[in-house]
Amino acid sequence: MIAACPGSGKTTVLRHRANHILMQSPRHRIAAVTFTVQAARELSERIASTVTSAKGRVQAGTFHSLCLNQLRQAGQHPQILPENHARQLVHRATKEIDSSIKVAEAQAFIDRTKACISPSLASAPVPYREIYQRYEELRSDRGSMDFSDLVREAVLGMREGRVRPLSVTHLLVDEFQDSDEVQLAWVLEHSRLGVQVSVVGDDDQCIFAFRSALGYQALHRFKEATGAHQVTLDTTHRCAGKIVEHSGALIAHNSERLSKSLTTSNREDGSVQLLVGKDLVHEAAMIVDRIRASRQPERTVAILARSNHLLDGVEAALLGAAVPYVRIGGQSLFETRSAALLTGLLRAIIGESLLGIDHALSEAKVPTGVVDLVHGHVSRHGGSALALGNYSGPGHPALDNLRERIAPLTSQAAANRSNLVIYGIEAWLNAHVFKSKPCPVLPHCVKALVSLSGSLAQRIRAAELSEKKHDPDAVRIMTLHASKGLEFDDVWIYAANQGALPHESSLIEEERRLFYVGMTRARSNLVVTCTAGVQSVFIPEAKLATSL
Ligand SMILES: Nc1ncnc2c1ncn2[C@@H]1O[C@H](COP(=O)(O)OP(=O)(O)OP(=O)(O)O)[C@@H](O)[C@H]1O
Repeated sequence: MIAACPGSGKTTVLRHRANHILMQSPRHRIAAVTFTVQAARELSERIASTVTSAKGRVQAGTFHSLCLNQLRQAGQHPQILPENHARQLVHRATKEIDSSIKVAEAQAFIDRTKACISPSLASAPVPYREIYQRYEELRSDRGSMDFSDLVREAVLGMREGRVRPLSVTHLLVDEFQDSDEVQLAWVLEHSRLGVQVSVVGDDDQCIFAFRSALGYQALHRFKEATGAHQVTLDTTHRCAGKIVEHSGALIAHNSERLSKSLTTSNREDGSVQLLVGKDLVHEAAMIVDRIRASRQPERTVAILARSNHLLDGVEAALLGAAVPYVRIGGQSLFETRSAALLTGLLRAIIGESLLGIDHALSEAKVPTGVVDLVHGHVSRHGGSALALGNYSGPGHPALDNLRERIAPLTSQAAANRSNLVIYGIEAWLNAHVFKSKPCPVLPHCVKALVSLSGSLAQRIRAAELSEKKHDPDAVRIMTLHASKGLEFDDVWIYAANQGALPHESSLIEEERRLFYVGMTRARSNLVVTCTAGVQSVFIPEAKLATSL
């Protein structure tokens, strides 16, 4: 069992171990388990490139793909329920049993239940139990298995002698801390049946407890059950001294973890700073100003936050300051529905396209027949948004209000008073589309467009082309979850504010690990920002206040 720290080169170690095993004997055959198809492909390619005799002796895959092979070899040919189809069945079961329950909550309950070898429903609230049972009924009516069933079926089959283990001498498991009960049982069955098992993991980087990942318990229980020899990789090849010191101080507050004392091979001291802003907008502006002032080519920079919603504010600030960026793993501001409504109406006002009017009226629940009449009227009268002003067909409050606004907005646009036009459209969208449910993204889109310079047409184009996906020097922005496995020279952690980080609906130890994962993405410099008065409890724990 290899217990490792961030940046200790876990995957490299796994690859070397695989090479070593293959070189030891031509009889040796390996299966390597990873959590994504991409990671499996990379690992098997790397092994094949270094050991010429590896061909045909290595299979790499996810738990699900390897279990499916096992079941097929045992003569079972399960029909797999694709994930999106499984989600539809959960949706249907929830609506049939109790439509007041959120589908996401029902899905989480089903996932948690299915992460156990013998799911027990005895203590579950009645509607959840019934939703689970209805989902199982719908699934088995279709003669299909979902992904969790595959692994459980392979485990039960091995226990009962119906299914043989993978036909390998060695099993290697990467990211072992992310295993759930069923996956742990599958690994232990292989060990019981004589396969040599090596697992690699970092309990401090387990950030998927909400998906039933066992974290420390996976490593601990594996060691207890197999008597595995533990090797600790306690040298990071990534983080500079100060980052090791402060992240170590933070994670020491978790009680359930393997003890490791970290050292670094990075000779830099590095730097760790805390910046306190007046509010979230000020925090984002501080980050962007400092990044802009200190940009150096070929230095990688990332801004991390607890949620995608927080990143919207960061993106608006980067966009407004014309700092190139790429948003990883989430929807960019100007790819959202709110942005499409805003820019669609702006385009109609500056005469680029009238489609935005149809879209906005439909979203404001104007009947389709009326939208068609408006479209016909505007097209017949010169194809200009101004023609909306003298439309006299059947009305609707949202349409009437847009008609009244259209002439003043068009003349403001003609006089280059772009910000007034943007605010005017925002007001109409808030009053007639978003109404009682304010849209959290719209203010960020408005802020970004207002901070850009140039004509309305230029600003819209700049915003829509804002992401510089192919620019290696662009600032990477992403959630803390999405940053796992990555590394950057400079890392900024935005909005380390109580309530957001730790998130109020999550477990404190899991949130601490998440903050730890974020801190340890940095090679040289780490800056944490927070808002005065609502600082995260993790700031004093990581001794950040005293590091200024
Ligand atoms: N033996 C080594 N000597 C020097 N540098 C190394 C060594 N092994 C890995 N590295 C470098 O250290 C950095 C961290 O490696 P890697 O990302 O593989 O670590 P990791 O254990 O997977 O980290 P994490 O768990 O944080 O994702 C990389 O830049 C890698 O090139």
